[in-house]
Amino acid sequence: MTQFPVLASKGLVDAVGKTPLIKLNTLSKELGRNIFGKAEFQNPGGSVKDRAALYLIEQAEKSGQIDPSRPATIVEGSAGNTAIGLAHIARSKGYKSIFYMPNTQSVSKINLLKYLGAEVYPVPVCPISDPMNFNNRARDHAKRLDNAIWTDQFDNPANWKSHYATTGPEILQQLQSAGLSCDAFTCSTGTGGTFTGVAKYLKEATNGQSKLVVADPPGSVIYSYIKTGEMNREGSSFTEGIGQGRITKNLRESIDITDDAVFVPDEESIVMLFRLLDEEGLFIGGTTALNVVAACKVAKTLPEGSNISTILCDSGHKYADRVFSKKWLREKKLYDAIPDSLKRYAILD
Ligand SMILES: Cc1ncc(COP(=O)(O)O)c(C=O)c1O
Ligand SMILES: N[C@@H](COC(=O)CCC(=O)O)C(=O)O
Repeated sequence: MTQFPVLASKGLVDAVGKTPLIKLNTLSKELGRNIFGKAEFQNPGGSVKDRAALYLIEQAEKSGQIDPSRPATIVEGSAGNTAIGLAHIARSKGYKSIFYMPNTQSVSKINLLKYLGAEVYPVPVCPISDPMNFNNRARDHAKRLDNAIWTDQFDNPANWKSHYATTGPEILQQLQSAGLSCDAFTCSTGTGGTFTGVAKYLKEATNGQSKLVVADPPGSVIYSYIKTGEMNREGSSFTEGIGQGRITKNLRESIDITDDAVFVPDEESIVMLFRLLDEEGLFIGGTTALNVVAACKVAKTLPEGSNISTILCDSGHKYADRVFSKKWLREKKLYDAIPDSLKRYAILD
């Protein structure tokens, strides 16, 4: 009989990670290459960012930046999921949490943070060079408090190290335990922590046999930077939590080992979002859909039978009001990209 361990020694933090690797059967059959997704939506906070959140907080404790024996506060700038991960872990450790977010993000992320007891400040979008940028405001807020830490997810190496220590090894072990090689890994980046940590681990553990490909949405400079060394960008994307206007310190760590980049237009991501629901029963968010499109593009560059892994970052719950709405899809000029057979999923007006 399968053994289900009791994860109670450290409480909620013990449940971060150790997620299944799911084979995406229909796509794998269609491509003649195996596409695998790491089911990060199964983390306690519901996303891949729980892993980084745990390391960011534990690094602050270990380095003495916060004193766990007194009331402490975690402060961060986030598109939402890092904040949600931090808020869960902060509560489990008895800490307060405060977050600054771009006000373009889905309302359900803001509400969830409030349910978790966090203080949330949605602020207008502006560049990182502006002191009013969400991340700069978080940094400045932490400075004004006693026993508080700005966890600095974009440039703090504890972020990529969480994925180097956990996500990367888990993917490789899961494939190897099924007798499979890890021929390629791809995912999109916000801070770059997930891509860098997994890529660095796979590069070392497979002696460079895994192809490492960064995926990018419209409105982000990463694709252009990898392809040309220039930071150009155009347009914007419906995906939330990815896309970048600069090379963060977390992404910088993997630039030299990155083999290639793929660009994924929103039209392809939205179709994949509904295909994964229809074909695999997976109810996932926009960045997961984008990652799977990228994995399919990488698969086509590899021999038949190759194994390509990516990240299923989070579920669709936080974005459902938007992506299942015909009005919203039309406003974003995405409705017509959806094949008629999948339009039935867009059930909201
Ligand atoms: C849904 C989603 N996908 C992808 C990412 C990108 O992860 P990373 O910051 O590790 O690059 C994030 C960031 O939180 C996210 O919220
Ligand atoms: N994924 C992280 C960071 O989010 C981003 O990098 C989004 C792009 C940006 O707004 O800078 C999170 O969810 O906090």
